[in-house]
Amino acid sequence: MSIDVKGLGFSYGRRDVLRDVSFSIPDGMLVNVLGPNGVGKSTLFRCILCLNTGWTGSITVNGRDLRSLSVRERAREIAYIPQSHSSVYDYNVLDVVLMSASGGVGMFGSPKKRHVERAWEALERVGVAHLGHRPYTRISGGEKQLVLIARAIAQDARTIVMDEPTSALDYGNTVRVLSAVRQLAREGMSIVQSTHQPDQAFLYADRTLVLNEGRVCAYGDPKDVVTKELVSAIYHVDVEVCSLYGDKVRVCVPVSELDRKQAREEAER
Ligand SMILES: Nc1ncnc2c1ncn2[C@@H]1O[C@H](COP(=O)(O)OP(=O)(O)OP(=O)(O)O)[C@@H](O)[C@H]1O
Repeated sequence: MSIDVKGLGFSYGRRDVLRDVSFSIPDGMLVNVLGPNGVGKSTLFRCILCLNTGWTGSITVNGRDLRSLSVRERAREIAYIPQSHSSVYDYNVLDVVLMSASGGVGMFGSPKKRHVERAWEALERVGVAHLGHRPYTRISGGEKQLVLIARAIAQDARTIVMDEPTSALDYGNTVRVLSAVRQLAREGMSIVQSTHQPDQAFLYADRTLVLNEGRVCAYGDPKDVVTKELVSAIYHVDVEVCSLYGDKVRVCVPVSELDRKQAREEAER
């Protein structure tokens, strides 16, 4: 089991954000986390990454109790990719990959030949090796996300946590990043990522976890979880979930827009 969360609770001061959250992510699985703004998705990730302390319950990562791991051991198990990432220093892309927390180099060490080879391999694997010598501050948002995925690969972590990894990306980069992530899960990594696009799960996720009011309100196969009833209820919009390509994929359509369009067309006739 890659991540096993049992009875997780967390509060900011007196404000309870997570209550009795329990779920397990098997190895090699890509899990999308859905939920309205402010429901606690980032807070959940920050607990799993030990960036938030003081949580109750238990979190096990690759069979090891999170509380028993050193920072370096944790980094070997889990890599984190934030929503967007900017660097104030003009490191080149290869250096950013080499700075992975557990790759044996760290911020101030000097990389050995095997570290450099591993970093190039990781950049190659996500299709951005051609950017290796470019300054990280001068590549696009989508390219940065791919470089951070390469860094997670070079870090040798078996699990990646991604907080809205495509929120700042255009359509093409969104597809490229999600495809790269999908491929990593096929190769055995476990990935948990939050998103505000419920229908992304149909193409890219093995499971969908839905948080609402600090609790897990659904978890399972995207086709069972991302339903018209659930999406309408948690986001307070009327949607239809439509099936395409012999149900190989489904899309969410806001029905109120369709009703308005129909009313406009009828008024114009
Ligand atoms: N450092 C903090 N101190 C106090 N409250 C916080 C802190 N960080 C987040 N919160 C509150 O905790 C709740 C959960 O926030 P969190 O960022 O986890 O939500 P989220 O589901 O990731 O939201 P979004 O989808 O908007 O990114 C929110 O009500 C937020 O205002």
